[in-house]
Amino acid sequence: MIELNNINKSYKIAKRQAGIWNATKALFKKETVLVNALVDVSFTIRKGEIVGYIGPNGAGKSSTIKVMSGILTPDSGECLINGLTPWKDRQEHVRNIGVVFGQRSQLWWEVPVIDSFELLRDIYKLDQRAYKITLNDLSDQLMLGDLLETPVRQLSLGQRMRCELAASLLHQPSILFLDEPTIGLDAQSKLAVRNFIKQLNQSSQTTVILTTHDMQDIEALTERVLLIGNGHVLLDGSLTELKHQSIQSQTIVAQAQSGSWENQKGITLKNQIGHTYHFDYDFNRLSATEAIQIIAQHLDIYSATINQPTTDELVLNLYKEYQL
Ligand SMILES: Nc1ncnc2c1ncn2[C@@H]1O[C@H](COP(=O)(O)OP(=O)(O)OP(=O)(O)O)[C@@H](O)[C@H]1O
Repeated sequence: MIELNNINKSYKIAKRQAGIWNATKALFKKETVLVNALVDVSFTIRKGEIVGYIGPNGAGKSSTIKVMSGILTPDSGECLINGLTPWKDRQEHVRNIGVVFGQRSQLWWEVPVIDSFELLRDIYKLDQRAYKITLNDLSDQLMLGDLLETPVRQLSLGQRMRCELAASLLHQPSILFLDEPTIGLDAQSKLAVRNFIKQLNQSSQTTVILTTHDMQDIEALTERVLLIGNGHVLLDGSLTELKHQSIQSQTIVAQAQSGSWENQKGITLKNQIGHTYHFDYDFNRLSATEAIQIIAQHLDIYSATINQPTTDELVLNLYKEYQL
């Protein structure tokens, strides 16, 4: 169980202006500005959930992950993860969590992957037999094979990410924090990472908190999404709930031979070019089938398609709505 209550974190950063005179002035008098990275961030995540943590650049996602993993101490607020406060009970807490930062490696660059794994085994003081079993399982699932003997710097990004996932799970944590785990990966590697995360969650009930800008990750993996912007948690719900929040209508494109149309309750004709009609319908009032049935009562339609907004479009709408 993860519980955050009114977590606040601000960073003081030096304000620098261009020019030699300003640089000289800054030597004597430093001007600083306060960036409020997290403002009263509160949420609860139950065991076994996969939660997508989304928001635009600079929203506060990584800062939240750092607080939850114990790397960052907040200015105020409470965070309890499996009964422990991450930044106070660090040693005990790190046994319960695995962390993967897509943009940073936890593996030693110059040595074979297996050497980093053995170092982690020592750090976590893992029993040799249990370690071997977990390593074999992870190696099978992530198809590590020869990669284990390869120096990290020789791995492709996709190969390295599979090794990073294995490294974060050697001590069998009950919670996994993933910060942009698919960044820069090709389609096949993204799919492999997503499938692995899904299977892990299903087989071990591992709680997963996933930050990403890739909405396909969100669609593939998460039932619940938290939206953060300017340090505030703005929304907490399923993708469907986000959809209802971000758009009120959907488009139906119909081809019709003949007929006449007057706007009906919940359906508006946006435009007509020849035999092609674009309708907006209010999906809070009508289902797509009902809307098409009503259109068919007035027009002699021979085809109809529903234009579904992509998750990217939904999220962009939300960012616009919250002026992020
Ligand atoms: N070490 C730091 N020092 C100063 N400011 C920081 C530091 N880390 C983060 N910030 C600022 O805090 C805010 C939140 O940053 P954070 O990295 O948590 O956002 P994010 O949502 O993870 O962004 P991105 O999607 O770009 O990774 C930003 O304004 C950022 O500039």
